[in-house]
Amino acid sequence: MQVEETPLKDCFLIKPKIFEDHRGIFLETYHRKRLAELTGIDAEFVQDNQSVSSYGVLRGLHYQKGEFAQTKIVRVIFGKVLDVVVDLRPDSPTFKKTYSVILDDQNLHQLYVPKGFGHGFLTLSEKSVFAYKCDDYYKPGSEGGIIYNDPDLKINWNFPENELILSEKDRNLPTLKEAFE
Ligand SMILES: Cc1cn([C@H]2C[C@H](O)[C@@H](COP(=O)(O)OP(=O)(O)O[C@H]3O[C@@H](C)C(=O)[C@@H](O)[C@H]3O)O2)c(=O)[nH]c1=O
Repeated sequence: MQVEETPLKDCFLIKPKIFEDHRGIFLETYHRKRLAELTGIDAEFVQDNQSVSSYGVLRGLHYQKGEFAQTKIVRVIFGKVLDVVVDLRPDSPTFKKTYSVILDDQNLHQLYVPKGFGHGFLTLSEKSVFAYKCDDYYKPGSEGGIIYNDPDLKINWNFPENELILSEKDRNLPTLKEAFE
């Protein structure tokens, strides 16, 4: 496993070691001790989630508020997504900065998303199977979000606007300014 820093503080790109032979591939998708050694951060994950999306589905940008904030390790089991995070920690040197990365079933990269980040992804393949670990439980009512096309964040989704598929909830998320001022 290799861990690379991203431009955002405390957010890491994880590149698992892939073993390939005539049967296919093998990889360890999570190794608590090694990850803690390489990142200096040791989260205790308590919930695993999986979602399936079709082409053009954009989920996000989501976070849980305050004491229910979640560290996540996100990855793609099948297909390809553009994964996007934004640092929403006002005291962070990278506050309001975003980072985008392709996660797919070929590179098998994972993103370590710290507490206090907003997270979203857009499915670029016909279908994606997305999986993630969380270090706190889902808490309905504590969900927060920022609209995907926030005028200050200016995330380049690089995708035709009229082909995006969003939930009603995500279409009505506030802007960064509305959420934080
Ligand atoms: C996230 C979540 C949802 N649910 C339920 C609530 C709802 O009825 C249904 C679908 O929920 P949502 O529309 O919020 O699902 P979704 O839009 O996929 O939400 C996820 O988006 C990505 C980007 C994240 O980063 C995640 O943390 C999570 O917020 O599943 C749970 O029971 N447990 C959970 O942990």
